Amino acid sequence: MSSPLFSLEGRVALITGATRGIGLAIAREYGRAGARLAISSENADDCQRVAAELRGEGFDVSGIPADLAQPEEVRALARQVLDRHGRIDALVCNAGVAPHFGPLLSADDAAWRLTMGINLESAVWLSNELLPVMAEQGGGSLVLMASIAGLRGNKALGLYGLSKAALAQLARNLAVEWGPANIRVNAISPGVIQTEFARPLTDNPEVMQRRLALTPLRRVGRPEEVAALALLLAAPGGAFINGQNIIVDGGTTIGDGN
Ligand SMILES: NC(=O)c1ccc[n+]([C@@H]2O[C@H](COP(=O)([O-])OP(=O)(O)OC[C@H]3O[C@@H](n4cnc5c(N)ncnc54)[C@H](O)[C@@H]3O)[C@@H](O)[C@H]2O)c1
Repeated sequence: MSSPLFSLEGRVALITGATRGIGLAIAREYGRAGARLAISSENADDCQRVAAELRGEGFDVSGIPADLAQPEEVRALARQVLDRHGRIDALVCNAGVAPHFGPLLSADDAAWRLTMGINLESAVWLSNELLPVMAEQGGGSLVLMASIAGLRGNKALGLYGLSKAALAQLARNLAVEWGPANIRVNAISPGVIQTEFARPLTDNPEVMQRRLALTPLRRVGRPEEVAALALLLAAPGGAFINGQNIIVDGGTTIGDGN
């Protein structure tokens, strides 16, 4: 018998960027825990295909496409989730992009707009629409997908890291503002996790050798190892965890002390 501490029975969850990688793993874990799912991505075909796949696995799922770079599409996404499912208990702002590699000040306007729009602002826009609904229902959970790239200076991923550091601060701030309404807000900061997104790193043996030398577990993570924490944060077992930015990186950021 599964523990009630990890049950999402009767709850509705919206997970962005859920057609692959970490988001898809979160959708599966939430579904296994009994949640009704709304999954989203910018690609309508992917949304329908993955929603059908998840229905085939026995989950109650709607696939709702939305480009998170477009504020109107983000607001329409929130409305459609409420229209289709009638409530919202867990929001996971997981979708993220890193369109610019290189020194922070070399990023052009388009890269700034995409990075900040998709990674940071869309979480604010969705929160604007959905946190008041959670408050009316008596509470809920917001999980923001940050990154260890937001914890330290980074020569290749400065702009991305900036957006992720801001997400961790967004978690702290919204936690203070919405805690009294019984809404908990937390961020997760993964290290390297084996997905499409991480392929520029995982496909580069030189980079990986350096990275694994810094990681006590000497391996990259799996999407379900992030999803397990996302489940705890939305479930009754996480009911007293609030305003945190929790690292899931096999120990990469603790250093080796030498
Ligand atoms: N994989 C890693 O090593 C790693 C490490 C730290 C943080 N993260 C973060 O975890 C999250 C998920 O990463 P992943 O590795 O699963 O990535 P991924 O590239 O495999 O999946 C990203 C998802 O976001 C969606 N997406 C992309 N652009 C979008 C847009 N404009 N509108 C809506 N959806 C959009 C994609 O369709 C996809 O479903 C991201 O926020 C990423 O920054 C990943």
